[in-house]
Amino acid sequence: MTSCSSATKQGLPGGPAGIPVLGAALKWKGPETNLEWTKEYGPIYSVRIGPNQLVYLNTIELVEEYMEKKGAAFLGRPEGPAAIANGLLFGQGKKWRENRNAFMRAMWRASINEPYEAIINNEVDFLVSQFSDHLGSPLEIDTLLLPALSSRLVALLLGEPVPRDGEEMAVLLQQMRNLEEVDLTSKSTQMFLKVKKFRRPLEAVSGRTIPDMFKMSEAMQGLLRGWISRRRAALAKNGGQPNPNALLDQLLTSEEYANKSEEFDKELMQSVMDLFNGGVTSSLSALEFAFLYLMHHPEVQAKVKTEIDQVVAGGHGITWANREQFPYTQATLIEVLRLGSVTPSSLPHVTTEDVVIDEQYEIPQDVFVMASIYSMHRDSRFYKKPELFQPERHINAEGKVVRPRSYRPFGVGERLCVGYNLAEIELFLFMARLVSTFRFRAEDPTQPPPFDTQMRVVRRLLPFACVLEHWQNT
Ligand code: HEM
Repeated sequence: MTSCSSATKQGLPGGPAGIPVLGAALKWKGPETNLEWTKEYGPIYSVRIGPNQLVYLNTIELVEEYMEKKGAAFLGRPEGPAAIANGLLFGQGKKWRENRNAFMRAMWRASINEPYEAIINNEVDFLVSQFSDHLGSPLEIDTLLLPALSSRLVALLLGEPVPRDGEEMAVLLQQMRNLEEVDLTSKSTQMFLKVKKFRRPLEAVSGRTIPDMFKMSEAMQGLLRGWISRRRAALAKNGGQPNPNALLDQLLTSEEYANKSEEFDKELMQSVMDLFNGGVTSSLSALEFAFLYLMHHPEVQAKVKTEIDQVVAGGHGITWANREQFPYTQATLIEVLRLGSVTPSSLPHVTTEDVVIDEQYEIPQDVFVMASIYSMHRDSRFYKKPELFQPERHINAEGKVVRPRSYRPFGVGERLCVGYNLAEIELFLFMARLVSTFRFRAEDPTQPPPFDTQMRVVRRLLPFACVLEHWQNT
């Protein structure tokens, strides 16, 4: 048991009351509700949502002390939806750790690799040409960003892109679009995941479509089997020498997966599926927030553009290595990830043993513990007027970028996002290049689209359109 106690212990912390079966589910309208509960109940509360008892840690102090410093007791996860093996997102124990070690090493190598930037730049070049076809008229940019973000992950895995108009991309995009519809917080989805045959009746009762995640997983497995055997054949042809630009080669030759049983192929497949599940809509959502904030704040957009132009006219030649020359652009992204909070409660961590928090609250094993990123990102002790979009708050007196202590867009502790490094690089390159090329504005500049959101796999803005213009025409 992880503990430290002298005060009287009192079981789970208090929190919002609920009703039988549903708990407080009907009161929860999104992460805004968690913020209200934080204001009402303080740094820690517990709440039952359906069958699950959730404990929310709402301050960076509690998160650091328990989920980070004493993190081992909080490393569990709930069962993964339609999982074929442990994988990365929902695995736990020894297999998860092996998967994670292999992926962290391979991803780290990829992130310091110039070819990854080349992959991103290739996607951005294509986006620029596509955006240019829509100048002056309203465009829902997510329709073009989703293929770009899917394609960059395939190129990272295989060391080269697959044809954008080929069958493989068509299958992948279909699955990524289906995934966009998945709402893991919905009760019907959770029931369907427990009992497959309930899907149709649940759809009839709820009046909502429930994406068939089992079918999606099968389609992804088909694709991945093909890619894994393609890279195995290439490896055999090269005398076992991995292509340094192909993440799959790095993984297939790693001690965790090389010469292992079929079980490990399943682990590899689930983990790669998790890269797509965890790494496409999250980055997409972050970029959508970025462009919507810039539409609301044309003065910020102009400042980013000016900063870039002063170093590299037209945005060509921006690299992650020279990011220090673009502090305002970096600060803008930090502010986007802070307020956007695309994963507002991170992913659930589950206690692997009984723990005591704050010397008084007893949390039994198998309880969901949530890091309340949304509340932490709006903590007025760390952010003056937290609701305001102010990139300059992340630049210190010396003009250097500072990441606030209460800032955890990529999660907490040892379960920190596997792709955070890649995500930071690509968000920076996508935003910098696109803003240096186009001005993003609302159709009616006096009334930009609202920040209305919905919870899907991550927090998403409702679809919105923007108008793109070349700067010289504005
Ligand atoms: C803006 C972009 C992204 C955000 C905000 C984000 C956020 C997160 C968060 C909050 C977690 C949970 C951490 C925790 O449990 O405390 C997570 C986990 C994960 N993310 Fe990301 N992520 C992003 C991009 C990516 C990308 C690009 C990839 C891969 C290509 C990725 C792959 C994963 C995986 C595999 C996990 C599971 C880690 C584990 O449980 O061990 N993510 N991410």
